[in-house]
Amino acid sequence: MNSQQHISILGSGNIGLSLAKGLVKSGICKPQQISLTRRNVAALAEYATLGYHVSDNNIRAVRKADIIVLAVLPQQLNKLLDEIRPALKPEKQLLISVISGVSCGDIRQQLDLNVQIVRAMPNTAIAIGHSMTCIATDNGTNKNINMAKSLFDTVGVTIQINEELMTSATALCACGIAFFLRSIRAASQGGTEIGFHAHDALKMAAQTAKGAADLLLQLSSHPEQEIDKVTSPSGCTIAGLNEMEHHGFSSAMIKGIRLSAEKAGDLYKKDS
Ligand SMILES: NC(=O)C1=CN([C@@H]2O[C@H](COP(=O)(O)OP(=O)(O)OC[C@H]3O[C@@H](n4cnc5c(N)ncnc54)[C@H](O)[C@@H]3O)[C@@H](O)[C@H]2O)C=CC1
Ligand SMILES: O=C(O)[C@@H]1CCC=N1
Repeated sequence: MNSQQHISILGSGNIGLSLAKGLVKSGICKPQQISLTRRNVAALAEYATLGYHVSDNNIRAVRKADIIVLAVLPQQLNKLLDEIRPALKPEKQLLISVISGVSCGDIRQQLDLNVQIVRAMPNTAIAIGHSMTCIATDNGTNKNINMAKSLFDTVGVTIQINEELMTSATALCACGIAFFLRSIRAASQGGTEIGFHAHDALKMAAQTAKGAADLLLQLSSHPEQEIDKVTSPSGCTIAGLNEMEHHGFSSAMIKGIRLSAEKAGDLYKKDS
């Protein structure tokens, strides 16, 4: 982004606000270059004091934007698109949608405008700059894809995927945060049962999970390779692992991810 460009985030809730904070923290733009809209504008008061433009006026935010981020819930989207349609300048603006289950084609069809759209699927670790964000488009130019990528690179790791895989990315990465959190919570409950205070057990489980993830990311190794290093012959790790597998641990995760992906493809009701 250059210092003259403006980005408007329509629907500044969890994801929209985290993105705004990440962009400013990374130095890619100043708060004065960002407009935040929300129906309950009072909830954005703190952002106004930091220099962001805050309002409940989507039309005004769209008029001054080079980049528009759509960050409302799927069921809130059509109303928003109908509202902003007259203010859009398709040849000059890039639309980025973080909305689950809504394709670029769905958005263009509802708008009835040939606007450039890039989809981005971040997760809530965006709040601390550790999102896994998947980017896809069906008509965005390389310039616009790179622009979207550079925005989300400020709040984590970004990869470009085919648009058909966006619902799968939603399940694996966006919903995935909850799946891993639940695993850590379960481990901490096990830890409490075997003698640790709950707060210690949670910290120990979370740091252990972080170590496991970093082993894969930093060493580019495979989970089973790292598991083999832990499982001593006739030892306690393999006993615990096998017991978990007898109860369907891997299967439960795989089935949950499959169902989430199915549901993600079903979130948007075109007539809503
Ligand atoms: N929460 C998550 O982990 C992820 C969410 N997403 C997607 O991002 C989108 C936003 O999710 P969240 O931030 O979690 O939801 P949220 O509910 O926290 O934020 C949505 C915001 O949009 C506002 N809004 C609704 N209609 C509006 C309108 N017409 N004009 C202005 N503001 C309006 C709401 O007041 C709310 O503050 C959803 O479509 C979701 O599918 C994508 C990846 C991860
Ligand atoms: O649960 C949901 O529908 C949203 C989309 C991805 C994460 N949260």
